[in-house]
Amino acid sequence: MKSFDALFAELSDKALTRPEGSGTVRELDAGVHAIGKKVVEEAAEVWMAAEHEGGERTAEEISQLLYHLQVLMIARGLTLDDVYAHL
Ligand SMILES: N=c1c2ncn([C@@H]3O[C@H](COP(=O)(O)OP(=O)(O)OP(=O)(O)O)[C@@H](O)[C@H]3O)c2ncn1[C@@H]1O[C@H](COP(=O)(O)O)[C@@H](O)[C@H]1O
Repeated sequence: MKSFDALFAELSDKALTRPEGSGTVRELDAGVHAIGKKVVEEAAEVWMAAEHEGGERTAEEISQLLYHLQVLMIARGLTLDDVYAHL
């Protein structure tokens, strides 16, 4: 199990070190437009799971949405503090 902050640190490191086989690196290379489409797709899957599936499935979809949001933040050069400042 990992926290939101720990995942962000891991993904930020992957963006810098660009390890072979990283899906995050692949997604960053695809660019903001492609990442944005994943965010929208995952958000829809969260909605559908929440409305029609169980809690476990919904939690899984939410984790994927959080992941793609973090990739989008890194692609735009945003930090966690940039976002937390608005909470
Ligand atoms: N938490 C995640 C995570 N959540 C979602 N995803 C990606 O999002 C996809 C899920 O999207 P879909 O439901 O659309 O599944 P899919 O249709 O099979 O995916 P696509 O064909 O659209 O790529 C997965 O296949 C992963 O590519 C994630 N990819 C990575 N992580 C974590 O990110 C870290 C770094 O990962 P790498 O960069 O791959 O090393 C690791 O700790 C991983 O656990």
